[in-house]
Amino acid sequence: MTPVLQARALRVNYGPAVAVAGVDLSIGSGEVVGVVGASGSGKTTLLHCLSGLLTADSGSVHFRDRPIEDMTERQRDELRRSHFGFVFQFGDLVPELTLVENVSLPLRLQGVRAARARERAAEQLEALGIGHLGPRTVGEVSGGELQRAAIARAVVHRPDVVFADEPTGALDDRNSEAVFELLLQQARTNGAAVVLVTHDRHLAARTDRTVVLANGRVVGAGAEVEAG
Ligand SMILES: Nc1ncnc2c1ncn2[C@@H]1O[C@H](COP(=O)(O)OP(=O)(O)OP(=O)(O)O)[C@@H](O)[C@H]1O
Repeated sequence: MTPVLQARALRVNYGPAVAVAGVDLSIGSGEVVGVVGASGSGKTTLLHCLSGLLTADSGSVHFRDRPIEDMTERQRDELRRSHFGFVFQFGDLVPELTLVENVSLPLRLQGVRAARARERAAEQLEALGIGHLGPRTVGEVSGGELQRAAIARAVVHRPDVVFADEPTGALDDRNSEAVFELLLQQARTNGAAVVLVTHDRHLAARTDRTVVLANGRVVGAGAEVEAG
């Protein structure tokens, strides 16, 4: 099966510092991959390369059979909009908008009409147990509710890959667990692959596969994480 994402010999330098030092990584359709490693090991930089937010200094990233680095900025924007979803640590929703408006955005950017986009956004919020919060703005909900809305926004347009960077990092253990479960459930329902950057080894251990980074290199996978 063709992987949905494939990185080969990826390398990113920041001046003399090497953030990603030659990473090969293949992610299958619908596969949930945890990326763990110490602070500064290159997790976020790797995620940015895989999602086309950052172009590596060398190496390549293919989305299906298309090399991302050969795309124009416009094609990369289009790729992110149509095929990728993003969840960040603090949700990163637009503060002035309501939750339903925020979740409508990816659909609106794809040209879905406003009324239909709102309807689908409302259904997606409902699926995450926060349908009743649709009319509230970002400042009027709790951290856990905000992360649920962020997941709704990341999956509402049925992306092929959801990139999640510490999506539960700002939550307490119980909320963190619940939000993580929802992310997995939504991704699995939609057949999306997930690339999850996390410090939380318990969460990472529940992904299909874990990749351990140290100093910008892949140094292990799977069982070593649980043992570590
Ligand atoms: N914009 C930048 N300019 C210079 N150096 C950077 C920049 N972004 C990251 N780095 C460096 O690259 C290395 C990898 O950073 P990265 O953020 O990818 O690590 P991380 O594993 O995600 O860390 P954390 O868990 O603390 O978020 C670090 O040494 C960091 O200091």
